[in-house]
Amino acid sequence: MTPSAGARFRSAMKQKNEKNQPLQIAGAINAYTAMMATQVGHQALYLSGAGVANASFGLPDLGMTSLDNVLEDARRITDAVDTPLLVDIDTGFGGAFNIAQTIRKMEKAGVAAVHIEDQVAQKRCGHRPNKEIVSISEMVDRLKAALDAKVDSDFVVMARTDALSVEGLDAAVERAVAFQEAGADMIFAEALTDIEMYRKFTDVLDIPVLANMTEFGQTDLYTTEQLYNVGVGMVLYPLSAFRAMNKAALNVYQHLLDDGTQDKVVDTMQTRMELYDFLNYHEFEQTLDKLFADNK
Ligand SMILES: C[C@](O)(C(=O)O)[C@H](CC(=O)O)C(=O)O
Ligand SMILES: [Mg+2]
Repeated sequence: MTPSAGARFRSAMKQKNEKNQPLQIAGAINAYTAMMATQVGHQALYLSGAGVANASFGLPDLGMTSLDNVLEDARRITDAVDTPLLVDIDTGFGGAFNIAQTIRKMEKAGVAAVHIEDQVAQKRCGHRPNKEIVSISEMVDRLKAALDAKVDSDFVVMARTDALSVEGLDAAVERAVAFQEAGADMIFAEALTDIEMYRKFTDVLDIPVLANMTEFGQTDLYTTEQLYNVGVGMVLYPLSAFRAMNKAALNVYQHLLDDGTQDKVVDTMQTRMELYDFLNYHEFEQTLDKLFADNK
């Protein structure tokens, strides 16, 4: 039997951590980028909540997307690759029963792991000001609902705390400990402003800690080595490729208008052959040729 998505995620992490490296989790906003990330060797992928909102709906990351919106994008990725996928479920998409449903549907969609956060339902990006958080007990209730809904015990429920900017470091660490006690499989310590802060979490926790290396936010961009040295088990790059794709696309759009030709930007493009290689296009074509050879 092939191991479950959750089991594959856990085993990727174990293998990396045994080599004294945190597991890198690369953001992929769609099926094709998930294929590219996988084929260059990434062992874990991420579907960003901000990515779904921004890329699929043209919306800001303010809790406006639904479970079904995120599920659809997640399913497209898990259909295209076997690489274990961590999905951002924001605050879980509702109360206890909704959270349970979120977990069941994510599991059925072949997702390996989710992270659920302690912001109020009217959430914001973790790196923006004026966040509000729910009480520890309300977040523990969210976690209990999520954990209880797991079918595969290897499915990962990661608890994210956004508490640092609201209540300070000690309170954020206290929350992480409470979430571990409630049974969370892993902790996402969001928007830390100093690398030593990770150590405060990893020193007191037994479960793995994730560091979010999102660009242009509250956290400096530390290397995997720096993060491993403060005990971090996973490093997330939620929107790195997306941001680069956007800048490249904008440059093309601008040049089309300015120059009346794409001449100056063709060499910034992935070629047809490169695209087809990642898609395994030629094998599909050969299948087609074989299938319909008799008709010729
Ligand atoms: C990780 C995150 O939750 C996401 O949705 O990708 C965002 C990333 C970002 O906005 O840079 C967050 O950190 O809140
Ligand atoms: Mg998010």
